[in-house]
Amino acid sequence: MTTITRIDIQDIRFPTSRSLDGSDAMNAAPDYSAAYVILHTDDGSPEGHGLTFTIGRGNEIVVTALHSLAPLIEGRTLASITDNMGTFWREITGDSQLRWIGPDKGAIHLATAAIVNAVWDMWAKREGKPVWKLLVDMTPEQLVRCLDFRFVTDALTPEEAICLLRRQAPGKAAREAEMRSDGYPGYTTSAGWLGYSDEKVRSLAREALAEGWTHFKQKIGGDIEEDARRAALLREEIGWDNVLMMDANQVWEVDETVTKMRRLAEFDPLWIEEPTSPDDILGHAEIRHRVAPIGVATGEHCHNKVMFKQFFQADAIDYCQLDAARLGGLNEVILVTLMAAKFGVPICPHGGGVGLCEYTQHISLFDYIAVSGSLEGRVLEYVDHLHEHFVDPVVIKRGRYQVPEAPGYSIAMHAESQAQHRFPEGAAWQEEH
Ligand SMILES: C[C@H](O)[C@@H](O)[C@@H](O)[C@H](O)C(=O)O
Ligand SMILES: [Mg+2]
Repeated sequence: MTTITRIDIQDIRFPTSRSLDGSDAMNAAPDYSAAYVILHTDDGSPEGHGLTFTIGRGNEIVVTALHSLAPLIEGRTLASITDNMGTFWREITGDSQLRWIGPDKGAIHLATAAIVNAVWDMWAKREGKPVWKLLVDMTPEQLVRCLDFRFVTDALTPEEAICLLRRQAPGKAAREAEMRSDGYPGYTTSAGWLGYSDEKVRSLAREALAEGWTHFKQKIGGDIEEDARRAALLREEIGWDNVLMMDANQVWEVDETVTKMRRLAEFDPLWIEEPTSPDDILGHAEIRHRVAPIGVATGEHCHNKVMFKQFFQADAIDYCQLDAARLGGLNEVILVTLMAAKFGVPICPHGGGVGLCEYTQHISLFDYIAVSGSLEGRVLEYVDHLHEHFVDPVVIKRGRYQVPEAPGYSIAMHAESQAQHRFPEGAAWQEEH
């Protein structure tokens, strides 16, 4: 029987602020970072890898939280977890002294995600399947057993979840084959970071167009006329048949959003993402009502299933951008995916970070094959950074994610990359010190 003997916890950071990759109106100079864990076993069976994403300073706080969570996982057998994943999730989020500094939010929840995802990685490797396949091969009853419905049964009960999953069962094999041949549709954010010069935006947009991308996201939220000028520039490059999205990264007030999006409406954006505080559910509902037909998207800072429940109940969003490591790992992600399907909101998971695209491809495939059965309104974010550090990086062809086939959650980083980027001692950081 496999026992998890030890958790290895690392502070890994990439100096992306040097080139302003990932920059936006709220986050001027992020260093893409990972609080990274490896679960070791006693019997030579595969390790489990997991990470949670931060943007630099602050990673050390999540690392400390991981050390506090370690006793909840060390010494447990894999079977004691996988036999009842729902109970495991309740336990790892339920230690009362640690729960006090959440609950289910902030550094402790980010840390939870790294561990929970590492367990899924280990489980999938043990089964010899990529995580998406492990999920789609489960019966509805097995899947529901992985979930903790506490605080959301007014929106979705386990019985309803089973019905939703059963409804999609007949088309599963066909959709799986379709994904293997066509891939999953994506969009690129990489041309539109706020800190990039006009020339860089133009040349990256041209490159992306040549690679087959049809959906492009632009960072906005600075001076509004600057935003408009950049939107015009992007439209010049991508034309009007391709799709443009806009992301303000939380910088506006509710009324201000309405005024500003009226100014930017001439560029025909599909959505305005994170216009205001990520916690302002009713504010998003108000914005949605007033900026239609421009859609409202949010989720990368939505930290738990209860908040997503309320976004759905309040008809506050058109696109659910759940985050694989902001929510408390895959169990909570699955639950939000099911709620989104029930409320008819497409999921477009958040990818702007290190390793997030590696995770989210599994989630969107699972959603399409087993949960929603639909690609309508669904497009998966892609950022073209740091994939070379992963053992099984995402593969994109003509703007579509190719189905990952390697066992696990695709999140293991090369040992060499880990060593080089360990903060502060790794080689990548030496010139800074
Ligand atoms: C700081 C980060 O790069 C964000 O700008 C990024 O996650 C972004 O909001 C996105 O939607 O990808
Ligand atoms: Mg965003």
